Amino acid sequence: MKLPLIDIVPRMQRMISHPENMRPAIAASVIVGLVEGFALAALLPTISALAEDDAVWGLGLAGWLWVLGVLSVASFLLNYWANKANYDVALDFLRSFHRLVGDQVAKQPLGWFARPLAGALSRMVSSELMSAGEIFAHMFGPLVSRSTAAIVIIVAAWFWDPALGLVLTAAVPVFVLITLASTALMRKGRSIHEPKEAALANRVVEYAQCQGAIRSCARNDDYAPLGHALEGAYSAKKRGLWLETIGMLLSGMVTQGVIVVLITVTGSLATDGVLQPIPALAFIGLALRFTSTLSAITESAMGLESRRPLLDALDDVLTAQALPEPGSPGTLPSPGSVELDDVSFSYSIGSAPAVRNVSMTVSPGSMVALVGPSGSGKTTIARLLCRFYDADKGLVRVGGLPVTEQTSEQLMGQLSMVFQDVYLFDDTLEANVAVGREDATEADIREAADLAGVTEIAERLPDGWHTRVGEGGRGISGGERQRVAIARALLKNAPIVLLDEATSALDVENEANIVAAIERLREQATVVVIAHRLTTIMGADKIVALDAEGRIEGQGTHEELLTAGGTYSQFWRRLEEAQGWQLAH
Ligand SMILES: Nc1ncnc2c1ncn2[C@@H]1O[C@H](COP(=O)(O)OP(=O)(O)OP(=O)(O)O)[C@@H](O)[C@H]1O
Repeated sequence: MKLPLIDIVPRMQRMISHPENMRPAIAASVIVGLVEGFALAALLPTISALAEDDAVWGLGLAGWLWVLGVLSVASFLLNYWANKANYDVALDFLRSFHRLVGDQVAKQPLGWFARPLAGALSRMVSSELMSAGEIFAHMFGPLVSRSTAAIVIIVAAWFWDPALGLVLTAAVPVFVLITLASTALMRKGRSIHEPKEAALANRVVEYAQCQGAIRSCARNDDYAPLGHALEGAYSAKKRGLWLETIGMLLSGMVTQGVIVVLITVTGSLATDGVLQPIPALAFIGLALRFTSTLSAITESAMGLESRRPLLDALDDVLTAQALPEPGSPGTLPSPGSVELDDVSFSYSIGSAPAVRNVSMTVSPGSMVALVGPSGSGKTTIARLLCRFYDADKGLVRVGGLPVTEQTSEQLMGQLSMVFQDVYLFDDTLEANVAVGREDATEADIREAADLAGVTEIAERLPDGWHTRVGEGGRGISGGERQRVAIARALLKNAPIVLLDEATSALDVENEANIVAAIERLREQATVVVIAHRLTTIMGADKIVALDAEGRIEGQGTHEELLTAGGTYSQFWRRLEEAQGWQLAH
């Protein structure tokens, strides 16, 4: 069973840029608790001094009233200080969390972003951030000060009368147990309804995103997956809420029970003559405040518990392990070359390998075409070269040096990537090309854009080069986005280009531009192309043919592979049929 306070502090410290600021905030909360505890405990001697009209511990009634007054003023001032210290920590959290997440994002391998963890990032840094901020601002400090006040009251009660001290002490384990039981019930309730709610949210998004497909199948009135998800979430919420309500009722009932027991015990001590009636009354007042303090502690603990999943999710992001890399760049023995040496990789433990025992070499300045059926691992090979993921077995070398022995900067400096899912920034067309190289002149940008066919796009758009392309590049077509990516690659002039020819995005105009761009890229770089077009495949210096299992079936020139027969010749025939070519042999 997790205790709310025990593991929460190190997590909170990880989420702020000045963890040392938590120390004064905790100290201030402890001091507030001490003063409030003393103020409550001082009621006992004050009421005794009033009842007996005599000095208690050397102070008369007036003296104790002064003590109470000073403690009240001190409590007010200290509360202000503690609140300010806790707010400072909360503001630090709000200010620095984005930066800490940004640092993590920059360090993560690109494959990390496909994980569900990363999908939750946008919610974390927006709507859920304020909710997490409340832990720092309103929940943690009061929990510390109330716990301290409770300890002071118990110690004071022991000091005043061991019998009373024992009575108050006995109430503590009851509250601890009830807090643990209530938080466990709450966690159980949450574990029932939260996964169903997350599934429902995904279904709603899917329903919105797939409207085209759903309408084309005339299924918009009855989309069963959404209906099932709604029903599942409703019944799970009902069951979960029951458990959470039982937890809350239990805590309320126990508070009332403890109050009754404390009053009964104090009353019988008074009637047995162990306690004088007036101190007994004062003690009942103190006991009432004590129980309300304990129940406030329970509430704070449950409040923290209700935010635990959020805290866990934030912590998961901040503690995500980056792929290890050396501190400084290594020496590249063979710039421009690419090599996979007996590489196997699967996306998750237990899943079928996406590539198996792949060995291939691409010499500097040459062009290699990766071909194979859908799912044969072509994209995976490109991802391994960029170190989106590390291979499970074997070595991936870029520039002659294993990618694991290079800094991210060194590796990325050697590669240009033109993948199918091209992302453009919500900026102008020109800026999106210019991002390829920081120090590019306007002439360089125009030259790359001309070659990749981006100039034609600019001529068509209302604001020309200054037209904004929208978030992700939504304002232009898929083929046009790919042309922009090619222009970036041309501009970057990296020694190695990884290019995924997107058949779906190609029309005649795009195709002509891509052919021209590939020709230019070949002049300036080593090209590894995931090839779908006949001309690219035939024009490659070497073809690496993969089978459906992710193994290399054969490599060589087009003629060599055709002569060898096997699935490459079948693949080639299908491609010819699909693209309407007839080749004379
Ligand atoms: N992010 C991923 N997580 C889990 N499995 C994946 C992921 N990406 C690809 N796979 C799986 O790995 C295998 C190889 O996929 P890959 O995308 O490399 O093939 P491909 O040859 O590029 O296919 P296509 O020509 O259709 O793009 C497939 O079985 C695929 O389902």
